[in-house]
Amino acid sequence: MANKEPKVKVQNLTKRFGDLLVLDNLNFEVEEGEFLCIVGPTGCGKTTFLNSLTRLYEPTAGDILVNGIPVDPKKQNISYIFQEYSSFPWLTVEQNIRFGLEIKKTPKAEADANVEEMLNIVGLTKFRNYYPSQLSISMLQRVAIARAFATKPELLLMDEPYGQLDIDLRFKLEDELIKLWKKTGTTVLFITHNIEEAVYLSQKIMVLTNKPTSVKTVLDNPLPLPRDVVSPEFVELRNKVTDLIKWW
Ligand SMILES: Nc1ncnc2c1ncn2[C@@H]1O[C@H](COP(=O)(O)OP(=O)(O)OP(=O)(O)O)[C@@H](O)[C@H]1O
Repeated sequence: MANKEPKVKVQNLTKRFGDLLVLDNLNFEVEEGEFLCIVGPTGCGKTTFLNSLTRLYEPTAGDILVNGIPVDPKKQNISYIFQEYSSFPWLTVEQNIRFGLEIKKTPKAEADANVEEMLNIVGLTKFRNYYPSQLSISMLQRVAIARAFATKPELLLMDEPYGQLDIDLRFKLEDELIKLWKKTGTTVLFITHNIEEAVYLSQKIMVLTNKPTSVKTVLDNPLPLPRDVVSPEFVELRNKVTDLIKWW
């Protein structure tokens, strides 16, 4: 019997901007349900990679396959959360979470159930009728994550979503993200500069080289959840990733 297709397969992906070679023949696979963190030096092309995945950029060469076919966010159920997470200010919390379900024309009963489930998981049921201007940053982030998971995406792309948050809040939101990931089984690609965050969240960590960027290595992260950031095993893995980035 043939092996199951990987969820995401990146084949010989190359991206140039004029003479500037940014992505240099990237090759890797992500299994269904995996949580992959992508780390690398500043400016190495992490965002260029995500923009290629969303088809904002056409690759200069190579392919990105999702479920074995060239990625197409118009046809495949892919959600995104970026640092500048945005809610629609004219919609309530509930309407924001429902938005993607309406775009996808999800049947009402299913949409209602998904919205309730998400409101509950992120603890915003009581705030369902509030508008974004009435919410704290933490609540806004929760709306963004609830909206991203509400459509039950097959792939969730996150680009430094917690980059500008205080450490306390970051840990709280990371715990919620893990809860949602475990519950839904969504495949997550999470880009971060923060090595501690990558070790805290991931099942695998992909380390990119400096530009022109290729895959330096992919490390397994077998530490049991929830993780303790001061345990010797955690610190050891964090130091290992730091060294890999330091000596690119
Ligand atoms: N549209 C574009 N046109 C020209 N050059 C671009 C374009 N987008 C990105 N680049 C260049 O590609 C390189 C990688 O940029 P990118 O933003 O992907 O890196 P990054 O790893 O996400 O950066 P950071 O670490 O700052 O988040 C940079 O040198 C950037 O100037």
